[in-house]
Amino acid sequence: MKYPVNEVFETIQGEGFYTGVPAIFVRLQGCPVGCSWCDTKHTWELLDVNKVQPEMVIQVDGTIGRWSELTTSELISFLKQKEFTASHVVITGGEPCLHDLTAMTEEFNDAGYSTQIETSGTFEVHCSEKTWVTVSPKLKMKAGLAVLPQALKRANEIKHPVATASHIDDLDELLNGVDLKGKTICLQPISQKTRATELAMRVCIERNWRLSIQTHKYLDID
Ligand SMILES: C[S@@+](CC[C@H](N)C(=O)[O-])C[C@H]1O[C@@H](n2cnc3c(N)ncnc32)[C@H](O)[C@@H]1O
Ligand SMILES: Nc1nc2[nH]cc(C(=O)O)c2c(=O)[nH]1
Ligand code: SF4
Ligand SMILES: [Mg+2]
Repeated sequence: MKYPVNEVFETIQGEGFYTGVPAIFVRLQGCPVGCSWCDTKHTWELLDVNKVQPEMVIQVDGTIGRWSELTTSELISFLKQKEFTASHVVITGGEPCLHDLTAMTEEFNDAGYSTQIETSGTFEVHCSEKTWVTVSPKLKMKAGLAVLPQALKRANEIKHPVATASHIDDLDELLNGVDLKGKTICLQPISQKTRATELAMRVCIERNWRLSIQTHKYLDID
């Protein structure tokens, strides 16, 4: 199976439960959700004019919505060719769960990599059992709301973006009735805003949740 890949790069996981862990990011192109504050808007559209050769996406893109079709075995050979040493692969986007990621994650696992998916929970999550699933719930899409319970059930981690108190209310409503046993809940301030960070810190302390700051942005790394 081929996946539309926007960029592949090695860095430090900057967010959530695995913050600080060396990781290879596979960013898939395409997302229909449309969050106004999204920091990867260049991944939204899958345009034919932006299709490039595979070699061009094995590095950081960062601005343009270019993409190439790659199979997982092609990806794995690129990682080896580049001599990447991280053994944790994070599949993000765009919205990676537009695709069935079972074959991809199993192939990475079989090759010795641990896997993690970053998803908005608006499309069903299909991946290997071993995969760590981070759901950052998005309530924007009507169709997505029907899917969110499945995604939250599969989630190992719920990483909620927050800017205002209303986002905490949204999360409370969303988590009502969800079995949270074994799941980590993180609040992630939107766009390093001081008020958002203060709010997230306060609520994390009150609730015994975790703070997820986008550490790569403070470090100015990818
Ligand atoms: C770019 S998204 C890609 C994966 C998937 N579409 C999702 O939303 O989870 C990766 C993570 O970045 C978060 N994110 C995006 N823009 C952000 C921003 N401006 N500030 C804080 N977090 C942001 C998302 O909520 C998500 O947790
Ligand atoms: N360093 C780093 N950590 C990240 N964690 C989640 C990211 C994402 O864009 O999904 C991301 C990213 O883009 N860079
Ligand atoms: S779902 Fe993720 S990639 Fe899509 S717009 Fe929202 S934050 Fe961006
Ligand atoms: Mg990012």
